[in-house]
Amino acid sequence: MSLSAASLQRPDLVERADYYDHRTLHDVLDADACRHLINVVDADAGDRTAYVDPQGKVTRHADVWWIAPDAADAQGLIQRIVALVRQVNQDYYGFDLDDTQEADFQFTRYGAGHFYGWHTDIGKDHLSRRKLSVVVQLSDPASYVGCNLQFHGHEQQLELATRAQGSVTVFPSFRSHAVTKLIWGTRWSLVGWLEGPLFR
Ligand SMILES: O=C(O)CCC(=O)C(=O)O
Ligand SMILES: [Fe+2]
Repeated sequence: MSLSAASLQRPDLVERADYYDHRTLHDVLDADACRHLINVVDADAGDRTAYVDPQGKVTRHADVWWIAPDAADAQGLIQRIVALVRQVNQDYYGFDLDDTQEADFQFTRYGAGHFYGWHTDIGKDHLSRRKLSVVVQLSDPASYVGCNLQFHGHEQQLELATRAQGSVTVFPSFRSHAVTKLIWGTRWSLVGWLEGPLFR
């Protein structure tokens, strides 16, 4: 943290070097837990998502599943992850979060050619309350090529998220990010959002 000239008059106007960073939580789940989560999903019943922009360009292509509220042990694992992310929020971001929010998590499966173009997770309507995004890497990184989660730095430089199985990446939902095209294999991720009152 540093004090700018403005913050001499307004002590709340501190500057933060790490405010915009993504954070990595290593080894949150072991390989068995990751496989267990993938098996919760009915592999044939996912929604094919293809987002197309007004120019007709595909901006996202993957299969997604919302996690069923009755998937009890999966919900237990997710509660553990949410508790860790709340701690990260206390330690780094300090965003106002909704303490009573039900976990809002989605499985994504990327096959050959699937990707997710540059986007932010915050948006209008029900996306406007998103504060923190959470990505759990469920697949062994040796089981797929490509499909890297990456971020735009402040000056467009690229930063890569970890590919390690069972690790969790946390970032502010206003950060621009993308998933590069999957070249070979299959990648599963579990993506969630912690919400709160609108930024002010
Ligand atoms: O699959 C990922 O790594 C990230 C997906 C994503 O950005 C999203 O669902 O908003
Ligand atoms: Fe995203």
